[in-house]
Amino acid sequence: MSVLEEILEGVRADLAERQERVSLAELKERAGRAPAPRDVYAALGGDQVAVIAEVKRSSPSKGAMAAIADPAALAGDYESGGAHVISVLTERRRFGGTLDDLAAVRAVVDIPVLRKDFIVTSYQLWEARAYGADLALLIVAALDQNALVSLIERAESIGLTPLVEVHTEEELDRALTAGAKIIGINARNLKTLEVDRDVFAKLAPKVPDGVIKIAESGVRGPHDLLAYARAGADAVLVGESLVTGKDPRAAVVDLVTAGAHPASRPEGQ
Ligand SMILES: O=P(O)(O)OC[C@@H](O)[C@@H](O)c1c[nH]c2ccccc12
Repeated sequence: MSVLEEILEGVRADLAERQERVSLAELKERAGRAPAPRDVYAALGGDQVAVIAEVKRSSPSKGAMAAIADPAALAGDYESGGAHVISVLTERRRFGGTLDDLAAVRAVVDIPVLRKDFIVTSYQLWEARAYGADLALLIVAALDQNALVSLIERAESIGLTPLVEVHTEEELDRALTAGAKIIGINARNLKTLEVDRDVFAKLAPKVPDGVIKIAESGVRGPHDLLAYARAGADAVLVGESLVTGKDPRAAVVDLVTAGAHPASRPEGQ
């Protein structure tokens, strides 16, 4: 079994347990009371390279990274450092996240918030909206084409912007065929957990104009942001280097500063 399949098995078990506790009707009612969705395209579509800063406690590749007792405080630091979007991992078993983290972050920041999880059913989209998310991650490798198309449509119909994640050219073709307008190119292969930062530069030229391109994973600092920027990234998604550093807010400031004028930076700095 690949790592992704193992993760999905756990996700489905946790999901079945939540579905027993909370009815879809209850979730829809909570979604109706959630704050209106933020304008994601305004946050990601500017001239700068946008920074998506992630609340991430652990991962299958690195194990425990940071305790993050107060996810809202961390997200507040990211926002005050200039982050454009906050990503909140809500997967419990491997990443140590919860939906309560999402709600806590939503309550303190004004910028858009992404629910980062392994979404396989529309129930999870309703959860995302009910807990205040503006975006939801859809991982092409975890979905067959029919499910991908219907989850994109459902997300949009309930006010969530889908961020569609790919790692190969075939997955990119599937994402574009399904109508994705925001593509995340993950340097990490979720089946093996290997990171290959060159994947972004290989796939980005195949993404049509008008589709937002996000470089995900492996950003250690401004140097990596600038390399992704030169390869065409509209945004970078950063977790580990922020949560394991001494000063997450200062690390975000450095990334945002580099992303503000990426073209004026000489190669390699
Ligand atoms: O911690 P990193 O290397 O900066 O990566 C962040 C983000 O890209 C990564 O958490 C991620 C990308 N796609 C995912 C899908 C599921 C879980 C996690 C992820």
